[in-house]
Parts: sequence; C-alpha cells; structure tokens
Amino acid sequence: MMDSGADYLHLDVMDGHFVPNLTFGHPLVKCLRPKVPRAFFDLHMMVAEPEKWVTDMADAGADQYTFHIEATDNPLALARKIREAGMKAGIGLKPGTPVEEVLPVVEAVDMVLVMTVEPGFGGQAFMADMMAKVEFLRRSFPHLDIEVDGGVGPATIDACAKAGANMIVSGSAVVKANDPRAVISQLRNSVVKEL
Ligand SMILES: O=C(CO)[C@@H](O)[C@H](O)COP(=O)(O)O
Ligand SMILES: [Fe+2]
Repeated sequence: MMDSGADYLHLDVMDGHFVPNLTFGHPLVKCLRPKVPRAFFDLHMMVAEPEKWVTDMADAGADQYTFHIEATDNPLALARKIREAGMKAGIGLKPGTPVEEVLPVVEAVDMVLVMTVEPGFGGQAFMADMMAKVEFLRRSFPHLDIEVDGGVGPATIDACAKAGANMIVSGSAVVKANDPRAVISQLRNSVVKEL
C-alpha cells in the first residue's frame, strides 16, 4: 500500500468485545514496524478498555491511537495519556453516536474519526447520512483532522471530500482494485480539490 502511494496505514484492532470480530494486537504492530519503518501507523482501536493498550502500542511503534468515545468513561484523561505516551490522539464515533458528544474532547485530540459503517467488518456499504457529522465538525473546527472510515472508495469519496474529511480510510476499494495506485490517487485528488 505504501508503494502504491498511501500516506499512512490504518490498522484495525478488534477485540471481540467492543465489536463482534477479532483481529490483532500490539505484538503484530511491533512485528510490522521494522518492515515499513517510515509508514505512519494509524491505530483504530475497536476495543473495550482502550486505556489498557496505550503504552504497549506506543512501544510497538504506533503513531496515532484512535479510541472510541463509546468505550471509555473518561475520554479527556485517555487523550492526555495517549499524548504523554508520544502518540497523536484520535477519537472515534460509531454511526449511532451523536456528533455533539465529542465537543468537550475535540480540543484535546488531533483527529476525530466519523465511522461511515458499523465498526467490526470491512466491505460494508457507506452510510451517506454520516456526512452531516463531518460537515458540522468541519464548520466548527476548520483545522481539525477529520477521518472517514467504512465503505469509502471512488464512488463515495466526493461526498466525503465535499463534507470536509481530510483523512481517508479505504479498505476493500483499494485492496481489491486492479490498480490500487490509481484508486489512491483518485481519493487524494478528490480531497485536495476541496481543501
Ligand atoms: O474499521 C473498519 C471497520 O470496522 C474499517 O477500517 C474497514 O475495515 C474499512 O474497510 P472498507 O469498508 O473500506 O472495506
Ligand atoms: Fe477502521
């Protein structure tokens, strides 16, 4: 993916509790780090108790640690802990969570992740109604990193870019493409046009 022009790698960590699927944890991130030494690792932590893995993920070489607001009682303390560990902090919202819930935390994080599918699985259909959340965040915070994740590809990127997203996660649309480089380039061009 990096050789095909990706700006960063989005790593989906799932624990079988917060979401009904299981992927990997910090040992795999640690293994991957020396194979792609310059890649920015964006950790999407779909886990219960996201506080638990901050130090291990920082030690494994993660650059950004995105937890879900639904998974913690104290997002401010967690954001602080992530930054103190030397990583950027991201906060994610499931589709059913109102965007206003992140307002008390926005100033303490580097990025807000607006999920455009229910977290847990790749290959699901893009939820266009989530663009209202992105528009609201972009209007309120012109310099915030806003990430969209789930069902994003050539058919849905323009809606994301127009709404104001600037960090794009694309799984199936890139890895299943005959020409991943062309798809990544198309996604980037759509975002750059709106900046
Ligand atoms: O976090 C998630 C799903 O929980 C995402 O990162 C997806 O895995 C992206 O895959 P596509 O929807 O683009 O196939
Ligand atoms: Fe993700």
